[in-house]
Amino acid sequence: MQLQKLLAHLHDFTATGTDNPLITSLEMDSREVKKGSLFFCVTGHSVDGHLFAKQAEELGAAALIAEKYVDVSIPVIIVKDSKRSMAQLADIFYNQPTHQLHLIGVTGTNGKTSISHIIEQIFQAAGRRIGLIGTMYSKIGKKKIEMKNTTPESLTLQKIFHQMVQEKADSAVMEVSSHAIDLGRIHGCDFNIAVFSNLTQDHLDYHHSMDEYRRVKGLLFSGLGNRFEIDNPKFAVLNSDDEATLEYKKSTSATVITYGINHESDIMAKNIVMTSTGTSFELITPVGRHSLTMKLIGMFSVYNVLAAVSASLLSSIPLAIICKSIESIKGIAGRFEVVNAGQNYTVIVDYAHTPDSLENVLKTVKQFSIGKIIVVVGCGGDRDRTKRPIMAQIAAKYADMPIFTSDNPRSENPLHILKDMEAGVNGEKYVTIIDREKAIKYAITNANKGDTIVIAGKGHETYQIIGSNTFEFDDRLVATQAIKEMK
Ligand SMILES: CC(=O)N[C@H]1[C@@H](OP(=O)(O)OP(=O)(O)OC[C@H]2O[C@@H](n3ccc(=O)[nH]c3=O)[C@H](O)[C@@H]2O)O[C@H](CO)[C@@H](O)[C@@H]1O[C@H](C)C(=O)N[C@@H](C)C(=O)N[C@H](CCC(=O)O)C(=O)O
Ligand SMILES: Nc1ncnc2c1ncn2[C@@H]1O[C@H](COP(=O)(O)OP(=O)(O)OP(=O)(O)O)[C@@H](O)[C@H]1O
Ligand SMILES: N[C@H](CCC[C@H](N)C(=O)O)C(=O)O
Ligand SMILES: [Mg+2]
Repeated sequence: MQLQKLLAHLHDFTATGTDNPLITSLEMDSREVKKGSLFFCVTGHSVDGHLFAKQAEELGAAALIAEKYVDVSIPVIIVKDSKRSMAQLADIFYNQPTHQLHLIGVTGTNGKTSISHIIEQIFQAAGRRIGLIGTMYSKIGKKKIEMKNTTPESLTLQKIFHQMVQEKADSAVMEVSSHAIDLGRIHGCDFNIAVFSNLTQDHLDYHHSMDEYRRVKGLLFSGLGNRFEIDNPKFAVLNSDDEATLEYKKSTSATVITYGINHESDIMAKNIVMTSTGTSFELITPVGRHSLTMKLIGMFSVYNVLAAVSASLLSSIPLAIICKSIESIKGIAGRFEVVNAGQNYTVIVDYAHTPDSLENVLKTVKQFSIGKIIVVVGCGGDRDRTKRPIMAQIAAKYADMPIFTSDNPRSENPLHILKDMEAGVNGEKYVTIIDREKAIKYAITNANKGDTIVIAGKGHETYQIIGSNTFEFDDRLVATQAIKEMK
């Protein structure tokens, strides 16, 4: 695409000339620049992308988008906000891919990955071609692409949507993090359905208050568009058992569909029976009822299923297919994932890394555990500090043996993180073992027949970030190895 054709879509800019080079790719990382790239100089959190303008030019960039003067001899387009322009131009460059996809966005503190995967499986069962973007990877057909962020920058996002369109996908489901909304990563996405899971404490390092966090998440719903287009209807799927729903309902002009267990909703679960191997309930929808038995465990899984059912019904998938598909789901990697190496106690690896998710998982375990409960848990570094004592308190409340350890300490001193956690314990006994592998081994060594060990926080992650180094680390493999060694 020629530069001037792209610029016709920008409203507020100054260009250093009228050159019209051919733009062959859009890049925001100078290390990715090739001949013909349009390079966006982005002011980052750790470094100013304008510093790489010269490098981009040397690598063959055809033009630059920048927020201030940069000393290069290729055309420079000065804009107020590079990231905003990047989202606008990515949408155009990739031929507005989200207009060609039935797009479902899932937001909320916990459950985004789970809900997205349930939706993906339902769509696949219905014969739809659906792409997925989220914490674990982005997926087009069977091809998985590793991701750095839960919701990537607009450039990556639009590129992936474009690939989905090329691969003949008709739909896409994506996790929408609050960071992504706040940082403009989803500008340009034409959502058909926005799903809300829940809002509880997390990310207060970034949003500073729950009010602000709630407001930002709400922008996904208020941003669904103000026009009532008959051929492009918009739906907000809201959890009526979560307080934030009242606010989101008011702020959206989309059609609201609610789901819930305790409050009257469009989609409901009644007569819920939970066991340690699965859950059954009566699913009530405007198009019929169905008795469902699934392998997913815990009340939180019922909520996730209700959210997925709502989005799927709105996407014209028949209820019978939805129910059959949910019943066939074996589980979601790293979410209440049972590690079985032939031991006579239960080991669960779960991605609970917030107070609410940890409490949900431990409450669920407490319902079924016949022996003692052992929890191995840590808190991530460079993340919300205020959740640390709360998570420790929850672990101490529900577990007979809480073991505090490191999660991903990142740039923080792991000992300081553990001190923050320990401050939340009110007299209960606990053990602190800084090395996660040793902590898991300690749990395994102390487990007896009928006990349950929950290893929380890292779920599907196959790494541990200590300082600026990323080491291979997988809770599931470490636990399996430890169990084998014990035998
Ligand atoms: C705070 C934050 O969101 N940071 C994101 C941001 O990084 P940054 O601002 O630090 O970027 P930077 O390193 O300062 O670089 C600035 C610019 O210079 C460029 N650069 C840099 C070096 C170079 O040699 N050449 C070059 O061109 C970079 O490509 C970039 O354009 O832009 C990066 C590129 O897109 C993101 O990967 C990165 O996410 C980091 C990894 C992160 O941890 N983000 C978290 C807070 C986050 O976004 N989390 C949410 C999930 C939350 C949830 O669980 O709900 C998410 O959606 O992932
Ligand atoms: N609906 C829910 N309500 C509360 N907790 C949940 C819910 N669904 C899942 N959880 C818990 O939260 C953990 C993370 O779930 P999931 O990965 O689906 O959330 P997420 O919103 O994608 O998280 P992230 O913000 O890291 O992307 C699970 O391992 C489980 O412990
Ligand atoms: N998306 C979440 C994941 C946290 C996972 C946990 N293992 C940690 O590193 O804190 C975050 O970036 O806050
Ligand atoms: Mg996720």
